[in-house]
Amino acid sequence: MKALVEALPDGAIVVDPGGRVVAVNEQAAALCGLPAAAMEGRGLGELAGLARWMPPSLGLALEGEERRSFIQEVEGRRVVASAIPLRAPDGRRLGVLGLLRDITELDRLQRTVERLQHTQERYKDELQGLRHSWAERDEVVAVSAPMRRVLDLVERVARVDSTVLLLGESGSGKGVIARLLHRLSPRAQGPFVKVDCASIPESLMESELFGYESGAFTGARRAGKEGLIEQAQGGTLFLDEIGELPPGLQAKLLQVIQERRFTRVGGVRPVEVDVRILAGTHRDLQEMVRQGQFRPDLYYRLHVVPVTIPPLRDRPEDIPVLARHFLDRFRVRYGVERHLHPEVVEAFLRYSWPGNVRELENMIERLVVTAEGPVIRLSDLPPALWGGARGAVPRVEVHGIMPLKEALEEVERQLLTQALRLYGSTTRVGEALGIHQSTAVRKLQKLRLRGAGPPAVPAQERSG
Ligand SMILES: Nc1ncnc2c1ncn2[C@@H]1O[C@H](COP(=O)(O)OP(=O)(O)OP(=O)(O)O)[C@@H](O)[C@H]1O
Repeated sequence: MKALVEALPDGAIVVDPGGRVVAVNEQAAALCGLPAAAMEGRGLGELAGLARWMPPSLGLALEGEERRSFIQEVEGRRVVASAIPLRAPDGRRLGVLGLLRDITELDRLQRTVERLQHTQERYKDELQGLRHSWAERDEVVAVSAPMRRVLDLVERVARVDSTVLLLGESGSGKGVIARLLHRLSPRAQGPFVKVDCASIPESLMESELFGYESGAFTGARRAGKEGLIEQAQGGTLFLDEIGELPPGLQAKLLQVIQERRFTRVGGVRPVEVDVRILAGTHRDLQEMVRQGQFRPDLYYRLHVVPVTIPPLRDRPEDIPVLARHFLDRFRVRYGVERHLHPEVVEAFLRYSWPGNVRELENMIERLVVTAEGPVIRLSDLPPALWGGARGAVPRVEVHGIMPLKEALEEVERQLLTQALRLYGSTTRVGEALGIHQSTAVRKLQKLRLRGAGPPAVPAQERSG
């Protein structure tokens, strides 16, 4: 019996029918807190007073017929204590075999596995979401000759590490082309970091871009923080709206481009970086250089390979293809059936798309969501596009940088004048501009008084 219990991997205790311990191995003795020799020959009742713990299943199994099992905490360990009544072939009671299995590690592993399985599920979901959004973002739709030329150039410059300046109106696809450049480059496995210089407040821009050392300023993290440039290490950094970079940072960026190194805010140690720099802007950087708003040396460094993305109105062949591309995307996303009526595509072709591809994308999403039936018709379009359907494509624009108040007045003047010319009635002007008809009348009359030249308001429509 002794040899048998010693050979078992788990703790084991054998008790005779009278409740006396016959044999116990080291593992079981350790759990009970007594030497094996001190336990053998003693009764369960006596041991209950001497031992740190005794498995309760032993006594129960001794009295009953069935195997009993409990899970118990013993000195911080989780133990499964089972007791199996032993019988001779003639039915005589031989006692009880107690088996003690320490499942602390097993339990911990099981919990770890469960946690990992949960994390894995979450990552799987996230990955699927990312793949989905990447697939959505990645495809560059371009059939027009000017865009095919852009793609040819992109393919050629992607392979080398030169700085590329992406020029184009807002929403024309500079971000999409920047991402394509990264994907086609040898750095594709590295990170792609986009920084929108226009959306970061000037006071935060330096620390966001270049990071900071510990204690660089009040509120700085103790450990310091790496900036966006460092986050692009080994990959591509796309600085969108580069024209908004303040002069002090223009000098610092020049150093990054020339020497591939910089210092964090509050630091002295130079940080070496291996990044490819792409920059984007909708502004005339050369004009900014002339006006002293942009450093000429940085301009020339950025201007190594300029890539101009034409506005959507200059490449109408792309409009129907892009429209269908976005329609497919939003149909799937919203789980609805939608088609574009040919007259809608015609209206799209006549419209000037001042917000470029982004405006078309937003328009399609809005139409997919708001259209009442499966076919999107002309009547589903906003009034600005009905005008397009009649042939006249009004453009509203201001030239250059001017005081905001003047620019707003100019935009208002153009909107009112052109809308009146297009629709011929102040009711429709009001609808198109989202204002009350009486407001449209008042504003138009005010413009006429100022000699700003809108056509006369039809007499029958004049109101207070
Ligand atoms: N050729 C294209 N194919 C598919 N989608 C495009 C294309 N061009 C632009 N888009 C989509 O249009 C939207 C605007 O594009 P993007 O952000 O690249 O423009 P941008 O010129 O960088 O604008 P901004 O300067 O205002 O940031 C994005 O959602 C983009 O996915």
